[in-house]
Amino acid sequence: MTGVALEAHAVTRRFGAFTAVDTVSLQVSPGEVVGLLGANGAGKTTLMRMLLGLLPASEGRVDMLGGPPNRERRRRVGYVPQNLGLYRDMTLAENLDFVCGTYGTPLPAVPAELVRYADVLVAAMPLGAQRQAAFLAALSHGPELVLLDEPTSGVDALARAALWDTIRAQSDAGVGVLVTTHYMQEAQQCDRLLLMARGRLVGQGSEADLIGDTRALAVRTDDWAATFAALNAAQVPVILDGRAVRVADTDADDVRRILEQAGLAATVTAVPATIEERMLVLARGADRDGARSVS
Ligand SMILES: Nc1ncnc2c1ncn2[C@@H]1O[C@H](COP(=O)(O)OP(=O)(O)OP(=O)(O)O)[C@@H](O)[C@H]1O
Repeated sequence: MTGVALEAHAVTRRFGAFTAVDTVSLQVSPGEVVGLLGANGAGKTTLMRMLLGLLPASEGRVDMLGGPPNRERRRRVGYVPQNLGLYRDMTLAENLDFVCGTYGTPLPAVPAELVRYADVLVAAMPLGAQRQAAFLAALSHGPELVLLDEPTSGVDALARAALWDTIRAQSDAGVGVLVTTHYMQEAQQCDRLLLMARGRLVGQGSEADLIGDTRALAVRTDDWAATFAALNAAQVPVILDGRAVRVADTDADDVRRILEQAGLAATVTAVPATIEERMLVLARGADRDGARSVS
């Protein structure tokens, strides 16, 4: 298809006085993989459900495959929800039968890695295989648009790479893909990124666009736990990556002073910032701006 596959115009969703999604506009074009990044609770799932028409928007409008999202248009969409959307008390083969029966499409070829699970209850399959099965079911009817809600959550690196191969194959075939994740490393797999914090879209573009001139510091220390605690207590945007302590968007002298006052020895070095650090800076900005204030 040509044009825009999915478009949201200033969509907002309130639950009572709480604003879960706040005036978000976005577009997904055919053949494009758009990553929707955000911490837990940022509003990604709520937004995705509104985009699909599964949850009414409080305000704003969605165009999906050329019109408002309805049952007819949803038939042309592949959706993998966070809970995978498979019947856990049915086997893989039964799930595929059911989905293909519903869409009136032929059964898909089951990839070699999944064949052994054909007669296994979904609940008894390993999580990586469950996720792969959910992809197979969601893509079996040849959708024009695919929405994936944290599709690689909880799977190992190998299974994650295989799932991303499947996502890329879809976009190569001209399908527009919107994928949510809170794994910042997955940002590199996307053509374009949208960053959400506290219900708002706080940035968009390529990974390099988003990182922009954000600065970061690597803090080398023998006592990573105390170092992290001291910086966190000083309300510095600090990240613990394994045992590596990193700080975003802060002056090196300020970090040195905080650690000196806490009696901690450390070396502080400027390093290129990561998307996760940029995300942290933007999320703190959204906090300061009072996003999600009661309407
Ligand atoms: N039905 C509901 N009623 C009230 N609050 C809700 C409802 N659904 C979601 N929320 C709230 O809206 C906010 C956004 O939730 P949402 O699930 O969209 O976030 P998310 O970014 O998808 O997070 P996660 O990565 O944990 O799935 C959260 O604070 C959540 O508690």
